[in-house]
Amino acid sequence: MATVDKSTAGVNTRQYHVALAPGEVSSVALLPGDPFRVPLVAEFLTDVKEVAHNREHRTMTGWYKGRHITATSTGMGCPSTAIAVEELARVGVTSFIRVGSSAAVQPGIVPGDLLVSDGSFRNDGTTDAYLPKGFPAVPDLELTTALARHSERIATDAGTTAHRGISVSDDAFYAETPEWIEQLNRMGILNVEMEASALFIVARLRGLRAAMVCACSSNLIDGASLYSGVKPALSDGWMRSIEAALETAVELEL
Ligand SMILES: O=P(O)(O)O[C@H]1O[C@H](CO)[C@@H](O)[C@H]1O
Ligand SMILES: O=c1cc[nH]c(=O)[nH]1
Repeated sequence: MATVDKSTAGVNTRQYHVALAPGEVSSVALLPGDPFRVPLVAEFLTDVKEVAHNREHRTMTGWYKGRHITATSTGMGCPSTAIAVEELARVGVTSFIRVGSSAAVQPGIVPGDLLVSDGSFRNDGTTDAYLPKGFPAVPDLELTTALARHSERIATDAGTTAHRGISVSDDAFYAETPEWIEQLNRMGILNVEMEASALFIVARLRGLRAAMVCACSSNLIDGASLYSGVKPALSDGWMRSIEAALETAVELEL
């Protein structure tokens, strides 16, 4: 049998899902979930190019304060995020900063606040295919420290707040029951989103660096819902999260 070894197949060629080849990306990538948020990253950049758009993975590149920057959308959830990180690494990306949206599960956090992850509770299925559940999904600590500092400064300057703590990656947006939300709150989890576990686990396993800052879209404890007119606050939060990620890339020369 001529079994394909996916750990080496396609390395250094144009990638099957993200449709990128070596030489088309920088060493650092910002990762929003939504392809329509990639142009928000591009608003901060000069000499912008749309390099690829295949399925949910849209990629633009450009320059920010002398650093070459890539932005690629992951799509929603851990499966497509793991694919994006694996393929981006195969064409030369070594550092990843997710700029996401996320719901808070602690009181007092409002839409537009920034949420920096110190680690992800792996409530997803994808990362189980990589490592046993007991293995922690942790971001790169130097990257996270810088990202938290820039988030704090940028949020404060805008009259908002940056928070830091453990996030959870769920697989099933509409299966999050009130009981589950209460449990997360009692565990001291800061926020819920759907991609960080895959990002942190794949990055650790492949010797890459990763971190995450999200804009708060809603508060599932306080009842501030993303379905009831918080969109401008969320958009402002996305821009602040992107700026914090870009400043981190400049400071650490990623
Ligand atoms: O806005 P993004 O970055 O996609 O993040 C969040 O939004 C989606 C759910 O609405 C999930 O992908 C979740 O993680
Ligand atoms: O409830 C929510 C809100 C944003 N993102 C999530 O993953 N869940």
